[in-house]
Amino acid sequence: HSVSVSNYYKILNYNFEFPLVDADFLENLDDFEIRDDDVFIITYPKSGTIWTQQILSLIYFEGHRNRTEDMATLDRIPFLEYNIRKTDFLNRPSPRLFCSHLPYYLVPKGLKNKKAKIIYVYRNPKDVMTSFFHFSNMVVALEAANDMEHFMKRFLDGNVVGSRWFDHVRGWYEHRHDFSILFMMYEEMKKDLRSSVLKISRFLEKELSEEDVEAIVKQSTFQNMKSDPKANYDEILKYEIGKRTDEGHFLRKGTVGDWKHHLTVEQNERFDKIFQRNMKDLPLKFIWDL
Ligand SMILES: Nc1ncnc2c1ncn2[C@@H]1O[C@H](COP(=O)(O)OS(=O)(=O)O)[C@@H](OP(=O)(O)O)[C@H]1O
Repeated sequence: HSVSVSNYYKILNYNFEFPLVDADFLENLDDFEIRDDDVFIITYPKSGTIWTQQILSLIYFEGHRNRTEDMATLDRIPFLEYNIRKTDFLNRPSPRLFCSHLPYYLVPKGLKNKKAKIIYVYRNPKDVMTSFFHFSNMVVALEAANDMEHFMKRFLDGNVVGSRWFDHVRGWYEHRHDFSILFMMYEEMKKDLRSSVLKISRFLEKELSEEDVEAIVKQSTFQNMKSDPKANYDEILKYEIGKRTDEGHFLRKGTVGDWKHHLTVEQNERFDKIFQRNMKDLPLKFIWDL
């Protein structure tokens, strides 16, 4: 009963989201000119991208912090490889903020000047998989997930947009010295949003007043983002990305440990074995539950 069409576009050994890619642009990504003050948020899908976009947007734009400028986060921080809004990257004022799901070996080589900054956000892969499972059933352009068993197989084999989670995280971690990069963990952000905002702003060398920090934290909680149409992508999802039904949101649950409600004991054990095999020598820490 599972239809085995892959709704992703494999190019450069990486699975891109099919309707959103511009093959010519991707072929020339290597040479995409990087400015010293560019900032990139890089993630594997479903790991906290939109959340970090909101935080960065609030850090950089006073008009966002004090709600005087009404602009969608995606316009302030577009995806590099999925230019949904056809932003003119070359004529954007500096500092340019981008986000991306690219693996380390596909990002523009100018990022290796170590002046432009990268914030890499990672999340425990059981929650990533759970979030991705729901997202796949909601978004028209993605292959529907059927049940978790099917999806888990595809996820672990890397037959999803973003390819293998293990390769993405490992690749970025092992090549961290080639870049100016800060690793942020979704679960730590969840545990202590304020400290996370401070850590990010220090890394970006952005001075913030106590009031600024307060405003940023307040406007980047799950609850606040969920009810803020500029922050939650609901309209972009509906009109530009496309949903299968009216149900569902980009901001679905925003919790740590939701995988417990979706994996059987046996699936969890199988997952753990594969996780161990792929990640045991990596010093990155993970939090599976809060
Ligand atoms: N503020 C805040 N706090 C906590 N969690 C948040 C927040 N904003 C987004 N999210 C959760 O992040 C998940 C979506 O991940 P991404 O934004 O990386 O998705 S995407 O790759 O850009 O499609 C998705 O996770 P799930 O709820 O588990 O599905 C979102 O709910």
